[in-house]
Amino acid sequence: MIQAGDVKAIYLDEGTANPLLMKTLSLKPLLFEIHNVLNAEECAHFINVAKEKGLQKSITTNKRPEHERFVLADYDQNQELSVEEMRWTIEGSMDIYLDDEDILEMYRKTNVDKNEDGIIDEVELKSFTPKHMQAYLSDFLKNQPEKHSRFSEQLWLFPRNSTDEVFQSLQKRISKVTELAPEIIKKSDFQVVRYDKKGHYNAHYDSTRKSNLPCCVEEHQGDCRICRFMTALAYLNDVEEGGETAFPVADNETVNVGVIKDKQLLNLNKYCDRANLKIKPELGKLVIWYNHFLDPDTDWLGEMDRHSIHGGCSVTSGEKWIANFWITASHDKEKDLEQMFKTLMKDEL
Ligand SMILES: O=C(O)CCC(=O)C(=O)O
Ligand SMILES: [Fe+2]
Repeated sequence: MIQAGDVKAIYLDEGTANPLLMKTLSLKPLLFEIHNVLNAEECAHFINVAKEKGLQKSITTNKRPEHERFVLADYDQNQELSVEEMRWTIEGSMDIYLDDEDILEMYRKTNVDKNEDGIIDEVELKSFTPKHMQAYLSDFLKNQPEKHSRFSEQLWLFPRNSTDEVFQSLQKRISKVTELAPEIIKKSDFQVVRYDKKGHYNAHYDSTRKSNLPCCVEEHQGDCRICRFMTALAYLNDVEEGGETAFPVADNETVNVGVIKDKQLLNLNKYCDRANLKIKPELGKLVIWYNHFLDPDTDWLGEMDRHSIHGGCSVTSGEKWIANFWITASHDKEKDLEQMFKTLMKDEL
């Protein structure tokens, strides 16, 4: 039976004296860390290629149409908004994570809470306009961009169309440590991400739950679902302080959405210390985890593991560079295998 703390030796090449050591960090989700998968030169190569090509501000997607985006979270339906409900309203509608102090300051500056009791009551709600608040928050974000759920820059790299030896060699290593065929690994791209001071990424899922959407892809595309069976994340530098990868509910018995909300566990800009598991970024280290279970019937992509929720804590000093590598699969094993077979034939020609 596998346990947290277990260590397995992986020999990349036959006859090498120094194996990689793969340590199990949690079972829910199933998660491993391996030091020294990349050396300093290889990490610098990734960073230099990314710098040369140029990174762009990371964005998070909100699929709701503009006019439906602002929804008051009056969960107890008492026709007024508590500070907590206002926090949920702003998180859900605008992807901005405020603490209670920020909200009270917003009330003072916009004068929406006229009687200053911290509650937006029925009368105050009548004169409340989302547009007004949105304008205030856009301005607020200019000075505090870290209040967004994600604050970083990124760039996609496409090893499929490249002869870059470092990329190819990392693909080989990922294939070796995951014990997945190179044809599966080769389908994926790399995403390089840079976080500056205060940079972070609030807790999220890398994949999505089973739905009726007709297709499964690695990155947002039309009406497809994102299906990332596994995540492999490589740290490309040592971070002076902060920037851990956090799994707020790792190895909890169950995943309770109410608790996540109440304890503000998604907000890794502020409450990283509340996470059950934090992984220190260290140059060359790779962490890999399963975002999905295996389907017991097909032995292929199964339901998503809700324990896999994770994110990047705030960098408090220095900068942080990572490379994400998502291993994708769909629920249709036959189709996936057929496609992989085609890739294999093309490569051999
Ligand atoms: O920066 C990290 O440690 C986590 C990044 C992450 O979860 C992502 O890019 O999807
Ligand atoms: Fe992620």
